[in-house]
Amino acid sequence: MIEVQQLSKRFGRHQAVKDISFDVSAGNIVGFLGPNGAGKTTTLRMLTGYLPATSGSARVAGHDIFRESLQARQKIGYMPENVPLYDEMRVREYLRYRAHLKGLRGNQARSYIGEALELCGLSHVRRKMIKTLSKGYRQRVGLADALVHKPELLILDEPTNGLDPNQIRSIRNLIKQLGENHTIMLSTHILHEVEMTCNHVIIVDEGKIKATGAPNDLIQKMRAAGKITVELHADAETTSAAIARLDHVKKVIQEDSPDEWTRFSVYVDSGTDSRERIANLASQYGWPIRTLHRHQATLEDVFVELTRKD
Ligand SMILES: Nc1ncnc2c1ncn2[C@@H]1O[C@H](COP(=O)(O)OP(=O)(O)OP(=O)(O)O)[C@@H](O)[C@H]1O
Repeated sequence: MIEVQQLSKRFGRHQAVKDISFDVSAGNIVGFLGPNGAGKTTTLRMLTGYLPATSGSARVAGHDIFRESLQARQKIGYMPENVPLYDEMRVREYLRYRAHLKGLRGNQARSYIGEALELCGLSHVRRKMIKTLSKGYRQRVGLADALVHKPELLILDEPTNGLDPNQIRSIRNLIKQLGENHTIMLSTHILHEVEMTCNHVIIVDEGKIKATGAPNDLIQKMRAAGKITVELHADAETTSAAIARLDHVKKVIQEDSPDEWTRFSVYVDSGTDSRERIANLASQYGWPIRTLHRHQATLEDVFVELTRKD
């Protein structure tokens, strides 16, 4: 659905997007995740034809976004970061105006607008002035605008930005529902958003792609996946040396303990689990053990690992 090759964007001397390439296949909900200033908006604006690229190419639904811009844009529904709504218009009136700009007319326009209102849960506010709507509902109007012409691909820039937790939940549910019939690419700097909504993630930082994959696969690959916390009632030096000799153990670090128990963080090879060996060792030497906990890495660990500056 989206094929991006060596896309770059330079603003004067600042290169906001550096030679990025990625593919998005139809039917996916893809999270474009990165810290502020990573180049997310710039990339999405290039993909939607609003911003020319400095170099590289991008195709959407088989159309070159720069050379066949009109055809490509018909396949795309774009919700920018700050949806520019007309406050003095009523919801349905605004969608009628937007549908008209997108070339829809007559009965087709009426039925598409009705469907968009229904899909986005806006039917009961269709006669309300946009200025009277809550931020969550304004966001729904933005979504209805993006999808009114029935595009195959929805590109949503920070769709839950500025919403309260209830509104966030309801927009996320709506996005998931839309994902049943659309390919969706959304940008966010909120990890939880990706974990909740997306089946694929592209992590960007400083204009470059740092990792791509299913959120769970990225987590599996993490170094932090192999951390075990152990609490024993025994001499720290002896136990630490014995644990360090076990297979797959990379490092044993003694941590502060609130009482007389000894606490370690045990770093093991990624994809291995040394809990059973540690338990056997403790029972062999008769060390009392009260904690043996394996930490699951989160997408946050992946993100921090990939984007930290030290
Ligand atoms: N029109 C512009 N002129 C000059 N520099 C720009 C322009 N647009 C963006 N930039 C710069 O390009 C970089 C990437 O910006 P971009 O808005 O794409 O980041 P982002 O990942 O969307 O961040 P955010 O989450 O803050 O929206 C930033 O350093 C920004 O200051």
